[in-house]
Amino acid sequence: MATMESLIGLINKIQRACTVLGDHGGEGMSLWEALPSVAVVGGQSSGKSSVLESVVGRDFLPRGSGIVTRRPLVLQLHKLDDGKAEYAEFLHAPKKKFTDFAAVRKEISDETDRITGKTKQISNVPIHLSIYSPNVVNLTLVDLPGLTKVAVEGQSESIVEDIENMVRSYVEKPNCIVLAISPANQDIATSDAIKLAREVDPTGERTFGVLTKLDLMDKGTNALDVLEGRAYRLQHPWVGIVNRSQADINKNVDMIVARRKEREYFETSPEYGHLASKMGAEYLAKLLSKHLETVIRQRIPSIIALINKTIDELNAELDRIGRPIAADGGAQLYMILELCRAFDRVFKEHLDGGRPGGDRIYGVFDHQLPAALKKLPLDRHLSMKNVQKVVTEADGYQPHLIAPEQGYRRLIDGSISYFKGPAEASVDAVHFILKELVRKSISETEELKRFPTLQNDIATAANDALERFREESRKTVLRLVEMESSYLTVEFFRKIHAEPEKNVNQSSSNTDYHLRRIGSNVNAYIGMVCDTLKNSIPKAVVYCQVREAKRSLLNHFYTQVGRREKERLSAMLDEDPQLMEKRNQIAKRLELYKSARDEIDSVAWK
Ligand SMILES: Nc1nc2c(ncn2[C@@H]2O[C@H](COP(=O)(O)OP(=O)(O)OP(=O)(O)O)[C@@H](O)[C@H]2O)c(=O)[nH]1
Repeated sequence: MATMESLIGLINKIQRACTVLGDHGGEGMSLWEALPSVAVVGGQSSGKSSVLESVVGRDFLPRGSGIVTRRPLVLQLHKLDDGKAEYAEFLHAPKKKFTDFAAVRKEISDETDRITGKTKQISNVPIHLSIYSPNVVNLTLVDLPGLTKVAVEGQSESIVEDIENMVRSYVEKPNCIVLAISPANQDIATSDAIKLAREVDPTGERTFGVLTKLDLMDKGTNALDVLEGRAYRLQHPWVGIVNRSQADINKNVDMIVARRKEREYFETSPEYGHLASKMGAEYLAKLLSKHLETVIRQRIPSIIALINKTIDELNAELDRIGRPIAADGGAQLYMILELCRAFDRVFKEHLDGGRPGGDRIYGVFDHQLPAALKKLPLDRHLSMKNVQKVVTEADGYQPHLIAPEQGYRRLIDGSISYFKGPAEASVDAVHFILKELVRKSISETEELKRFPTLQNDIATAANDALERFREESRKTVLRLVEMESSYLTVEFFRKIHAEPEKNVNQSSSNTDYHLRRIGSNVNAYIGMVCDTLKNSIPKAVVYCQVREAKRSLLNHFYTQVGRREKERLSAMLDEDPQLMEKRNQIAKRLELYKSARDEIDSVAWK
């Protein structure tokens, strides 16, 4: 079983962690809200500070007329073993131990001014104070500015509402235990504390009614109606308190003495004697601790759940922005290669389908190439006039006798050379598609997002490789074209020779007929070559560029990287400084939450 001290001590730790993380219990479900705390609420001069000091057993709160508490004071009480010296510590000055409580009071007031200035303004940023003492029980208390009914000189009209809203923002949280302070010398029906408590906690299950100034009631009257729960019913018993009077304070009456006097007051009181064991500041402190223990016990599962949820969220966030980079050269090399492979996977998905873009390569073969082939100026090249010119020039001084062998060859060579253009254009078109897919793949590779330098390196390496593939592909397709002119398909001409002539207008003159026939034969042969190239150019392009891109886009890069010095590897994994800062922040939070969880676990299972 966990002891009450360790439980509340643990909660104190977590609450302090929350403030370190900038979690003041603002918007949304924060860890702060999951933890119980005690807020002291009451009208101005109701005796709020006095009750708080009584519970703590020390004088340390700033005093003065008008609005003194202008920022929430989160007060954590830590019980020390008897005989140990007590001291106080502020979260904003963690290394400074205060043993003089007058200095604590001054620090609270200076720290208030630090945020609000020496005005009468209020701020909802809490001051965090821890008090370590043998004379306290473990407890976290929040002292809030006193509720007021009118703005005084130097305050804005909205101050009444501002204070009420701030106080409400604390007490409306379901985990806040409300210490509602009302003075006994005022009608309970007019109590600001009870009014607000009733509003935020209608069933009264988390409100503790505290009645101060019992000693100041008119002679002949008593507060039994309130203390015995008849005037205003709460689920917890009312606690009556007798604090030090202003005269006591002026005479510097010691706290311990004040407690003793309070005890004597109840023990000897004719009206309250029967309630003596359930009255006074000390009893109030014990009552609160006991209640907190119950509440915390109930809360442990949901606190652990909330911490786990936050840890999951922080882990997911870290995964999203990427884990820290290892300092070791081997690990860095491994990481670079992993990142390259991630890019390579995306790139292949683009080519093989799954991601768009690869289909555009087929578009080049299916559409662009045939269209370009169709547009070749073969008609002009094989016009009667040009056929005559080429054939005559090829014949030289001796006209051909049977068939113009040289003329045919030159006409065919000339025609075939036109195919170089579309062949090279296909190579270039596929090259640009591949380049675009590299660019796209880099930007789509989630893992690479945080490494702008490596993105650049991969882009350069991939584009260099694509450039080499293009050159290889260009050579290959030109070779295909040249192969067509280097050896002609002889069967084609033998067949033509055997076939009866058709398609040629035989009515024209003999010479015209002869030239047209040459033209149409060459045209038919080129048509056959065209069909062959239409099929073989795509094969060459895919073989040299697409297949290579899939197989070895980054191979060259891998060899280069493998030889690199550690310094250069680190440089390749350069990140955006803002991102690195963000990661550090998340990692820090994660550590805090994890240690909070470990501590809760260790206490919960003790
Ligand atoms: N006789 C007597 N005086 C009390 C008691 N409680 C408070 N006082 C006096 O009432 C005055 C106001 O008490 P505080 O404790 O400062 O009240 P507060 O609610 O903190 O007031 P603000 O800080 O101004 O909001 C002081 O002079 C106290 O000495 C009490 O139980 N009996």
